Amino acid sequence: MQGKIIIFSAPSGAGKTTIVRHLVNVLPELSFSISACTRDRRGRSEINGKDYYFITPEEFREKIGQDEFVEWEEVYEGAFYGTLKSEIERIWSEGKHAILDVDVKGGLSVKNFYKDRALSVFVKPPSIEELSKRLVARNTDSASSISSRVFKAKFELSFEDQFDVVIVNENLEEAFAKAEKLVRDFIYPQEPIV
Ligand SMILES: Nc1ncnc2c1ncn2[C@@H]1O[C@H](COP(=O)(O)OP(=O)(O)OP(=O)(O)O)[C@@H](O)[C@H]1O
Ligand SMILES: Nc1nc2c(ncn2[C@@H]2O[C@H](COP(=O)(O)O)[C@@H](O)[C@H]2O)c(=O)[nH]1
Repeated sequence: MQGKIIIFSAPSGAGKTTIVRHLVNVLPELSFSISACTRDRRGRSEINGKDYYFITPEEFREKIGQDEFVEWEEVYEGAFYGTLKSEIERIWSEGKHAILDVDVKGGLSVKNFYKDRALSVFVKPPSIEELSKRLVARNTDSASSISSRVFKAKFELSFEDQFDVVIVNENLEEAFAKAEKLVRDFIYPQEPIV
């Protein structure tokens, strides 16, 4: 089996993590690609080696120097995130396809790196107002962090055309169904009937 990559990118709050978690639960062929990141762990709700590999900025710089990343970004001021080549290799060596939850620039870089072996999906919120409401309701970020995420979202929305597919996440059940179909069609392509 040739391992593939499924990339989910979106402005913060659009719902990509919710969709990716659902896909990992319903499709055992998929394995979540755990990114390296330099931000602090959110209390007990996050586990090192499950949600992220939490590393220091020095360790992150060392990995950049040793060319260990497919891509990396300073997603928010002072917070670095990166997709590790070793993580993708680990998933493929286990006979699974890698599913990624990365920011918009990172998603485009991963697609460019793996080309046809990758499917890039842009998750779009129904509106900026709804995105903002979701971030407030999620209750994980400060007011200033929410306003910088919403500000950045307006810019990120201009990249949707560069992705293979766009899913508008208005009704969550519909978004789950569309995402499931897209992923199944990508990992099990139909042979053309001759
Ligand atoms: N269709 C939806 N309708 C209403 N709420 C939703 C919908 N989809 C996701 N949510 C909620 O919106 C919030 C943001 O979703 P999620 O954390 O998945 O976003 P995200 O794009 O991964 O954000 P980040 O990049 O910050 O991790 C969560 O509280 C989630 O439960
Ligand atoms: N470019 C990358 N972006 C990544 C990666 N891993 C996660 N992310 C994105 O960062 C933000 C913030 O996440 P949070 O957990 O701090 O709320 C989110 O948009 C993720 O998609 C990565 O390896 N590269």
